[in-house]
Amino acid sequence: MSETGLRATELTVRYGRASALNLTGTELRVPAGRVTLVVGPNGAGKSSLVLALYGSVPSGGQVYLGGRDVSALPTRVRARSGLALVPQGRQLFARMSVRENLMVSAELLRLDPERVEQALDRFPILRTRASRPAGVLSGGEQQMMVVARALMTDPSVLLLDEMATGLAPLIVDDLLRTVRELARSGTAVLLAAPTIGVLGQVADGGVVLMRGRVVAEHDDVAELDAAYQAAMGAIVEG
Ligand SMILES: Nc1ncnc2c1ncn2[C@@H]1O[C@H](COP(=O)(O)OP(=O)(O)OP(=O)(O)O)[C@@H](O)[C@H]1O
Repeated sequence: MSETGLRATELTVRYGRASALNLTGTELRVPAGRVTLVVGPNGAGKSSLVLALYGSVPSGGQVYLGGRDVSALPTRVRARSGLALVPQGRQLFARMSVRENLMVSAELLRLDPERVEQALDRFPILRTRASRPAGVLSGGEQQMMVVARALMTDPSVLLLDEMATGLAPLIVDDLLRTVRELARSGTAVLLAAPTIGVLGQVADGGVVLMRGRVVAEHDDVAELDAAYQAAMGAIVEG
């Protein structure tokens, strides 16, 4: 059977002389049809990991998308091959309208303009905000916009960095529903977050990342949660 989802081996990220991620000897799997969590405290290397998978920071190691080695390919090509990222901090054009923000991505990725209209329909509230500058939207509405933007390519693998942090519970519910539906329809989803919390409702398992290394891996969220708490406790106890 051909390989689906995302797989990364020996992934490393350095900023100057400092190591932010060192997955030497580790294989990370983000299988199709599942929601995989990467949990770890601030500075553990979650964003560096996600950016390395997407190709937007220089990294060592290999990234396989649907079995194909994309390690040497730039972000734009990875995006066109089925990989999508919702970055921490959202990265939107605050003065452009919601529709224009979506159009910029559609043009960069040479997508059918119809994708913009479909993205606006993904979350009912987005269409009502289509002509407003993205910068005046609430944090939750902005997050919906960047999720809808990421989904314009119909990705086979979706990476979400701190998707729910600081958002109102109702918006988080909408986003979690979307994540669940995507996984049900076969998408491989990776959620990076500092706490499991409500993400436990949709996650199938994942890894604990501490100081740039995977220290635990579980196919069960309760076990993952226990392992994370134990790892954090070990830090506190020094
Ligand atoms: N652009 C950068 N230049 C230098 N160091 C960086 C850069 N980005 C991250 N780092 C450092 O790399 C390490 C990992 O950071 P990273 O942002 O990947 O962790 P994180 O788990 O996502 O944390 P957070 O939840 O705070 O975003 C940290 O020590 C951080 O200070």
